[in-house]
Amino acid sequence: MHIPFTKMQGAGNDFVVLDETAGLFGLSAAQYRFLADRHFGVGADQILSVRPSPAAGIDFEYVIHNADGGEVEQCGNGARCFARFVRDTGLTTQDRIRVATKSGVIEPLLTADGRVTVDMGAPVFDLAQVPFDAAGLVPEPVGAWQKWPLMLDHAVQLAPYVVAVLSMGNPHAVHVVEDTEAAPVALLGPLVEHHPRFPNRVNAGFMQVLDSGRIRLRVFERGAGETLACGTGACAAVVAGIRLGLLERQVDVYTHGGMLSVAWSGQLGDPVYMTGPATTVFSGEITIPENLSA
Ligand SMILES: N[C@H](CCC[C@H](N)C(=O)O)C(=O)O
Repeated sequence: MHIPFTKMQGAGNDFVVLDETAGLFGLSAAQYRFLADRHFGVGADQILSVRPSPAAGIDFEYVIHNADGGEVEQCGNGARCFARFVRDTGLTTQDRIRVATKSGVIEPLLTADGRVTVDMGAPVFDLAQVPFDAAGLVPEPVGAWQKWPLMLDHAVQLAPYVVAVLSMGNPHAVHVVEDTEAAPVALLGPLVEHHPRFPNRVNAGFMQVLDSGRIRLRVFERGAGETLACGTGACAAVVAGIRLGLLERQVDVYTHGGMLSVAWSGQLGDPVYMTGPATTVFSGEITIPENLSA
């Protein structure tokens, strides 16, 4: 199959964007993995599909696959690139679009300074919806919320790995550290991602609080490994920090790929707003083998 694509990045989180508004390519998980492969394919953290509106009042459908080929509910950095793509390719003339995702409708807005602000919807704290299995665990109360102690299966476990658990449509486990650069992300990230208490796996965030308005963040992403930035991870970290009493309502999130600005009122049910860059890197065409092994 020979298809066109556009390579984009948002704060270094990189994507292959496919325009499927004139018809779906019908790609398999193996073919999504091929596109994401940094040696045999184009290379990306996620593959973003632009599809026709599924309903009145919605402009497009936004479908996301991780580099491992699995479809996921949400991608925040991708949402900004999605909006930039549909505007720049003329698929829309609007600056604000309504986009249907697997986890609900989000609203990216192209701003005058070239960045994109996305209404990412409200965070979800119901553990069953994350999903997170807390059976038998004793939470650590923090104000009106709590954190959860995880035992990670690695040689030396000096203390439980304590996380804040929530969903931005996709699952997040946020761990507060003294220094993100010293955090053993490569060692602990996979153990958290595959922890049995997260039946759908989880994105593992490592958050350092610089002050009440600034954090550093590294995220070992479900299905992609550590990325240079994670948009939903930035939203989850800020929401967790606000609920834990560590952060104010507007926070700058410093990632290896750039800075994202996140705002949340602190009121349950209110949406999270994330602002950041969205850049087109190049466009091209690629032949995808038909008979890739699963
Ligand atoms: N790895 C995530 C999807 C991509 C999220 C990230 N790239 C973002 O910007 O939100 C997951 O499996 O839920």
